[in-house]
Amino acid sequence: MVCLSERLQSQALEYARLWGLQNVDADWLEQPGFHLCLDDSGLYLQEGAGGKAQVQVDFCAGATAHRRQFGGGMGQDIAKAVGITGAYKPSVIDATAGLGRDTFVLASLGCRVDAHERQPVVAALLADGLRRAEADPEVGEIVARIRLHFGSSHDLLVPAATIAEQPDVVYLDPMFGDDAKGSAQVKKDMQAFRQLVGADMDADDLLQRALDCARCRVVVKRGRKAAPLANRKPSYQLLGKSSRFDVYSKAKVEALVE
Ligand SMILES: C[S@@+](CC[C@H](N)C(=O)[O-])C[C@H]1O[C@@H](n2cnc3c(N)ncnc32)[C@H](O)[C@@H]1O
Repeated sequence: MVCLSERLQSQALEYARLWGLQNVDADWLEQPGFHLCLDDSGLYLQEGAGGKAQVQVDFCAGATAHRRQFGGGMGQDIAKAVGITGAYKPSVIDATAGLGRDTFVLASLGCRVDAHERQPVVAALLADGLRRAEADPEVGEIVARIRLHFGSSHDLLVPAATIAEQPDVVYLDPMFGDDAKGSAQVKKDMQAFRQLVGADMDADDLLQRALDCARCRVVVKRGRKAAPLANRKPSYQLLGKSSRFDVYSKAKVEALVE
């Protein structure tokens, strides 16, 4: 990580400690490839020296803010797949959080979300985006519903001791090398993200873990034409333009009766 502001040195040290990253001098930017940079705009991934910030988590502006305002609210397929209604906001574990876009959509629709991310650079970018959003008057309340956990869902997804502690829904959106989730139009930032993360080759194993943990259902986001995760037939599917949601139902999604 390259810290580009004298003022942010202690924050850079803290990030390095939290995410196991190495702080390097700005000369390092001359090297080809992607660099994680910290400046007054926050933490971002940039390609080469003087390149543009290509990957940054920003919940307050850009596409995320646009989707929050004009994305269709509870009419969105993700909301239907997870089972959100006006009266009921299921608790969710997003076991493959990535840059947190789906996590944020679910939180903006009222769900409490525990987000798991195992890739340290991705987790650092997400944590930094959440930290900046906390102070925002419009989205601070939304990100307060999100808790980020750094680690693998292969370890973090464990069946809860009591029903009350179970998440209602486990949500999975693993990365696939040959995934058709809009691959023709994958934008530059997503190409950088893909290079960083690679394919999640162990994703099939997550499905049974998720089913063991969720109280009501597991939702898997897939490329529209991709095979189901672990080749396991879902209870039903919601088809979108480039992606689809496979829903594995366990019980009717409804509030726990005390
Ligand atoms: C396709 S991205 C998720 C994108 C995310 N849904 C979004 O809206 O930004 C998949 C992410 O899941 C993470 N991941 C995959 N398997 C994981 C696991 N077992 N535990 C934690 N994170 C995992 C990857 O590191 C990657 O960042």
